[in-house]
Amino acid sequence: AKESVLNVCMDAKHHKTKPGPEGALHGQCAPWKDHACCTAETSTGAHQDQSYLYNFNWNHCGVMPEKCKQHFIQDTCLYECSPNLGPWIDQVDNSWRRERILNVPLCKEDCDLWWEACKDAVTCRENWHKGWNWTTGTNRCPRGSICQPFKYVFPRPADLCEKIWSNSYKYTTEHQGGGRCIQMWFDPANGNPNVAVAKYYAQNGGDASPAPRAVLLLLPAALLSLL
Ligand SMILES: Nc1nc(=O)c2nc(CNc3ccc(C(=O)N[C@@H](CCC(=O)O)C(=O)O)cc3)cnc2[nH]1
Repeated sequence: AKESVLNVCMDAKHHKTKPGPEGALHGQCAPWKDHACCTAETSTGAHQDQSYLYNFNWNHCGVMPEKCKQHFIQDTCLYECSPNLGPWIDQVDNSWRRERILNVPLCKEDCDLWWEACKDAVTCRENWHKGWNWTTGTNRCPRGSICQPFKYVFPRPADLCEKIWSNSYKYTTEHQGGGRCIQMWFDPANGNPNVAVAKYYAQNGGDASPAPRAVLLLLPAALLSLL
């Protein structure tokens, strides 16, 4: 198993260099307090509108409904605090981070509930990482874009979860508790379920589908056997 991808923090804007206990983490980030990549300060920022984290404005097309915002807060907590995303860390040369997460297999429930809570919220962009007007110091809709309900911008839950953060997540049909998908939401009373998920993918490859491995390893062997 690739032990090196277990218990790590990505090299990004606010992450600690390695995971460790935090006496307390704020609100929805509390489940990660025993072993976290975020500081208490970052966890507080995760709950604020236009926080110092990214100066990101959730309310760029009018006020985001509270029930929807809760899912964005939970996404921020997972992104900033989780020490179990190592199998999906990828090098990048963004101005603001050296590493990102790519294709994290998100549990079906986490994505479906996020979409359901946000389907009537409004936005002007499909990819929230890029293309904003930052001239005022916070993101505003670029000229020529239009504000539309999420359900038109992201017709299916997979569109939301995959596209909004440039494929940080991969939509899956795997269920919470099955050990094959990462949970944004979990009850820490039963431990962090993502520990076992990271272990599984560290062994079996960060890609959820076996197809690329089969092509790389089995197909050349099959062709050689023909000679
Ligand atoms: N799951 C998840 N994955 C993420 O990658 C993630 N990233 C953020 C960070 N969000 C953002 C959003 C916009 C910009 C930004 O400055 N965008 C500029 C381009 C900057 C650049 O690439 O140089 C823009 O054009 O709008 C930075 C960070 C928050 N939650 C996340 N959640």
